[in-house]
Amino acid sequence: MYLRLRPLAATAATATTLASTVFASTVLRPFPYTPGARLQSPLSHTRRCYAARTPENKRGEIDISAYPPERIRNFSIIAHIDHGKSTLADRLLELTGVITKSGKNKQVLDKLKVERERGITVKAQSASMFFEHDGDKYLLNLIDTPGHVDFSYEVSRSLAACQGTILLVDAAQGIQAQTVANFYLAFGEGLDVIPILNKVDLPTAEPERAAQQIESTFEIDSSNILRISAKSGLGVDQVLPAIIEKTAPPQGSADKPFKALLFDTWYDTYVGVVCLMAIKDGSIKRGDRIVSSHSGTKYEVTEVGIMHPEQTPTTQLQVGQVGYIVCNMKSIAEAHVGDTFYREKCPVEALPGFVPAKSMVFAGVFPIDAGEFDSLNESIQKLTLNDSSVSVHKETSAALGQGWRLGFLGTLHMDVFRQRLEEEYDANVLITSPTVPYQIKYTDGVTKFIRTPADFPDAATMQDFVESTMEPYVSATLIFPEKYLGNMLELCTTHRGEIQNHTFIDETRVMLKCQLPMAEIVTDFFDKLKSKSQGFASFDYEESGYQSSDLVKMEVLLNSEPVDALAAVMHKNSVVTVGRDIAKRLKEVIRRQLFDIIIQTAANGKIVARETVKQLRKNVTAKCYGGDITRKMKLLNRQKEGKKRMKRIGKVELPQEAFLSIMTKSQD
Ligand SMILES: Nc1nc2c(ncn2[C@@H]2O[C@H](COP(=O)(O)OP(=O)(O)OP(=O)(O)O)[C@@H](O)[C@H]2O)c(=O)[nH]1
Repeated sequence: MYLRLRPLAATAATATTLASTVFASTVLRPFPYTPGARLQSPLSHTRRCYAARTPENKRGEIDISAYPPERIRNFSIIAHIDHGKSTLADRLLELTGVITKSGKNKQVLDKLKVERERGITVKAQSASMFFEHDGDKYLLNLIDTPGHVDFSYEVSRSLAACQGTILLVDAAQGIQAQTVANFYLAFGEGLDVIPILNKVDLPTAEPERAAQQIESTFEIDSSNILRISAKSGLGVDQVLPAIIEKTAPPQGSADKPFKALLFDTWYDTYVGVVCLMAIKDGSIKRGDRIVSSHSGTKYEVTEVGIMHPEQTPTTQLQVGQVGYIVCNMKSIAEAHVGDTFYREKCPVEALPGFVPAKSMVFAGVFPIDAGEFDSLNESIQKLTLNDSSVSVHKETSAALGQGWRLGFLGTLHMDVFRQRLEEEYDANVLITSPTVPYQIKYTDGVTKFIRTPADFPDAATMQDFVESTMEPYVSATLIFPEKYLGNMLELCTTHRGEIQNHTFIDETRVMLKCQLPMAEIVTDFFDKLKSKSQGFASFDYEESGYQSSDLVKMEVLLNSEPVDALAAVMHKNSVVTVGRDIAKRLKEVIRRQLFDIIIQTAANGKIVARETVKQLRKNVTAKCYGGDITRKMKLLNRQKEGKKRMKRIGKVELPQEAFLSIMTKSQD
């Protein structure tokens, strides 16, 4: 039965009792009737998806007040990259009528152009669905999260708005490194984890084996694991009932003052800043005034709604629900992810918020045309609002002028950010080679973080004032078939890794743990991992602090002038190979000009390697038919002078590849 009487505000006690009833027995009871309670307007129940298709008022706002916490499930899907999260999200949205089954809807929640082009999820997205189970209507909020390690910050933020999660595992590939990392992330957040095996339609699928791996690795009973094909839809109808039955409803009370966690924001060209919030207590509607705990700034709410899958206004948002709020937030710097919002004059205790994302990789970003500095500044600000894990500092380079030093979570994150800047904001930028944050301990006890190689002390300073240099390390997990064990051990050791242990997750698959310098991952570690395991190894890591290391600065000189933007920091043992490599690669990418370009790499005050890009010859005497030798000499001398002048004042044109080629090692 669809319609029932319900009080507008269920008491906390009622909510808790119902919640435990739902959880314990999955038999849902009708809401207790409170005399005087308002009757909810009937909703169409001809289809399972109904509410959003029937606007309740003239403004087109729908009424979702019929969904107290016990009728809500906030869940996410976590998995290793490409295990089918976005495809499953599509099927669930189709099943609940949020999108049509036209076949045109592919990875609906991958909204960004970069996501569609690369086939990866970069940004967590949410979508609300209405679903009927055992005669009761539910509001289900799905938060699709990225799978790649660089975006795990997005995952952990999204998990803070959920109570349950689907751990999706490709039945053909089995558990991979990010399955393990994401499971522990969800487990640490105290979420109810529902393992599901996907891609059972594949001829190579081995669901029994994958189930065994789940049981042995996570100690989860594998006897009831759902087996589905998100592609064909097989078994997908069992997923939402499982979510309702096996995950807890959100906590909170409708009677308490409004309290909400801001867990995502983005910039909308028409309405400005849009805040995605999880409502922890109370309710909010258009016209209410709210306050940011972080800044104390007051805002008037101009619209509230749910993502269905686009922004769909609702009459209100209440406890347990996840939705968006537009509140005249003009400045993009105002939205602070992790902030707690409360109703004006009803302050509440702020929620713990999030530990800020730590940048693992830094790179300089400069406008190709210096005149575009201001517009690029604005674009970077807007994009960082949408991706708060990017840290921004202004930077000035002698070679490249005014720009920024941006901090990213990894190199894929950096590349995606650049692509979004170019595609969504039409920016024309040059990005310098990525570097990790180093630490320098000086003899006077001061410790300094080095985000740009240009700031790394030179050889003389190192000798006189530096006590030690340190670099960031990560705890890495690799999972691969046993036959690649030799290759993987070699890969880790050649990248200065310290092997910790290796265990078998089943008869043929190995999980290897090791400590690796972060700087080694920034290079072509992933490419080598893929080629040395023929694509069968997966990799994940988390930072594990700093370790002392013998570091030196490698300078690049073009015609004897050091180019600060090409400098790099590296381990002293790599100096010769990397120095030669950089010089060689720069020679390949620098165009020939009307003068010789001498490329030198130097470390500790010594030249390590030298290459020459030969000049383009211009025959200035070609037009001198016959004529006397003095005229020819005059022209040749003038050309020589010109060349000298160009050597002195002319700028060597460096292409983008020159900057990105610095950290890519070509040996081994
Ligand atoms: N055969 C088969 N292919 C599937 C199934 N589910 C997903 N795929 C395919 O697997 C690939 C990856 O699917 P996605 O849904 O993009 O995977 P994802 O986990 O969202 O990927 P990221 O967001 O990048 O982590 C796509 O080519 C899908 O068509 C399935 O059940 N069977």
